[in-house]
Amino acid sequence: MSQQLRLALLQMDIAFGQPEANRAKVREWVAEAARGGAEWVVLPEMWNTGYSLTNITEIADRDGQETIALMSELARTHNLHIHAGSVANLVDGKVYNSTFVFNPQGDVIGTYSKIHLFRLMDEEKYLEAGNEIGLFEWNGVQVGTMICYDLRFPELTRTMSLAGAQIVFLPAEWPHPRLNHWRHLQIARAIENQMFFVSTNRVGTAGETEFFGHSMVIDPWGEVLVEGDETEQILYATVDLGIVPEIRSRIPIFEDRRSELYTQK
Ligand SMILES: NC(=O)CCC(=O)C(=O)O
Repeated sequence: MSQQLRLALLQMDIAFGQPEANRAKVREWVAEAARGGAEWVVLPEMWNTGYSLTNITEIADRDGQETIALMSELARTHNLHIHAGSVANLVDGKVYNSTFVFNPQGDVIGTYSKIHLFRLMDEEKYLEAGNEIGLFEWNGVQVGTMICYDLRFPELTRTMSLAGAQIVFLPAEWPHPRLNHWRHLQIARAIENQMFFVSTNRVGTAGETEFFGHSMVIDPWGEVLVEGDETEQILYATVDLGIVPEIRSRIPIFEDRRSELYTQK
């Protein structure tokens, strides 16, 4: 089976605290990405509400129901996979920052809730952290998924690559002034784990906070296959997961690790 994926990154602005408006926009953008030949569509972080945290319990998606219904329908209609970024997701009275991934039949094939909450944006005051890492299987390939601030924890990506992940998805709301962190951390994670990194970051502003986009697809050699600017746009790139074993054998870091000397925990 082919391991090529034509990706479309939906680098969009997000209407603050307006889930209905954001769902309507995503419906249009997924249709546009399908017209552009996308096989996998990737959304940004918290695209249903943005960081409208003071009323997040009222506007979060209850058990992800609205997200699942919409994304399942769009995946089937357009015959594509959707990595639905993440949404504010109300479960048993607590709000999680949760990812859902869909196949073209509209089934959920992966879920994840952000495990590292970002204090600079008050997440820990309003959101509940997940407690499991995000790994799922696609066509016999392990796929990792994380959310924004999770990128700063190299142990997480290494745990995924050791579990066999060949590609990691990273939806984000990552703002100025940390563009250099965003770019260099992703490129480093891709090189040191010899895997693809696929990120979708929002654009636009929320109060004083300016989100810069620069969504990226990076290959396991660290080459940037596509990178956005700071405007709304759909970015396309085709990745071939078949190159991962070749790059891992060219520089065999997984064979050369000295795990007995590392003291991570
Ligand atoms: N939404 C987030 O997790 C933002 C993370 C971020 O901006 C960072 O610098 O880390």
